[in-house]
Amino acid sequence: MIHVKNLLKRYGDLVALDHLSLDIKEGEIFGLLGPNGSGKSTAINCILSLLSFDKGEIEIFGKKMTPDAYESKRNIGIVMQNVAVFDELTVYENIDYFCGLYVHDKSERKRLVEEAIDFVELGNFKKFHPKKLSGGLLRRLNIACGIAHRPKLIILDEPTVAVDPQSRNKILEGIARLNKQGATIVYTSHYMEEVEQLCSRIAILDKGRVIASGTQEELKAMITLGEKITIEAFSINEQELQQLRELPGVLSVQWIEKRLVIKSGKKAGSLEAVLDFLKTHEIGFGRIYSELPTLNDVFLEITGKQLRD
Ligand SMILES: Nc1ncnc2c1ncn2[C@@H]1O[C@H](COP(=O)(O)OP(=O)(O)OP(=O)(O)O)[C@@H](O)[C@H]1O
Repeated sequence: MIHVKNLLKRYGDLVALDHLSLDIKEGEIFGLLGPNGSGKSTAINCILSLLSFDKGEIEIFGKKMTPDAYESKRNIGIVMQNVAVFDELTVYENIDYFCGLYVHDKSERKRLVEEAIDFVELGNFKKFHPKKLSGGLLRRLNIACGIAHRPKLIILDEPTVAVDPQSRNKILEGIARLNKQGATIVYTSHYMEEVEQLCSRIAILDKGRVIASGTQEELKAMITLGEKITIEAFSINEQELQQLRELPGVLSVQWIEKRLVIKSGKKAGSLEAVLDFLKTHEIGFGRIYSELPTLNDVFLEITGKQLRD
């Protein structure tokens, strides 16, 4: 669906995209995950020919993408980070306007607009003007405007920023449904939870470069971390901490605010050894929980930084 090779984009001296390459296949929900400023919007805008770039190749639907590739554009739905609707038009009129850019048959358009309204559940707000909508409803209107013409490829740039949890869930469910109905989705976000929930394949971006890509399982298999164990312990001395660090499979041990945070490697089975150690050394403890690696752990291990700092 999308082929990007060695994309280089500079804003003056700043390299925003540093030889970025991506291949997005038909039918997938592809996540572009990266912290603020990592180049997600720049990548999307270059892919859509809304921004010029310095070097590289971009193909969509197997054809070179250019500003006048109208046939390709007809089959693309875009939902931008900033809500882009007309304040003068009602909810219905806005969706009708954007759908009308691609669909000229009136009765066909009416059906598509109604479907889009049902899809984002704005049926009770058809006659509202955008200024009267809450942030979450406005985002849903923005999405309806981008998808009403039933595009094969839908690109959403951080569509849930500043949205309440209920609307966010509705948006994520809606995107999954669009994909089930056949659309290929490209979804950018700096929320790893969303990308984990939604995307079948993911590229992690940092400083304009793809630092890792693959399915969640593939990404998590790239790092050494297998398990993070947190134990609410009453007290522990430096010597005991050191002994814990020397247990087989343990990668690191931190003692933070009466919590032991133990990171261990894959298939290390460290939990049992740690519990044995605490019992033998008569170290009292309360709650214990174990977590599998997240995409933030992948980002942290590769870049040394948190995804959201
Ligand atoms: N028009 C511009 N002129 C100069 N620098 C820009 C411009 N647009 C973006 N940048 C810079 O390019 C880099 C990439 O920005 P971009 O907006 O693509 O990142 P992003 O991952 O989409 O971030 P965010 O999540 O905050 O939208 C950042 O350092 C940003 O400050």
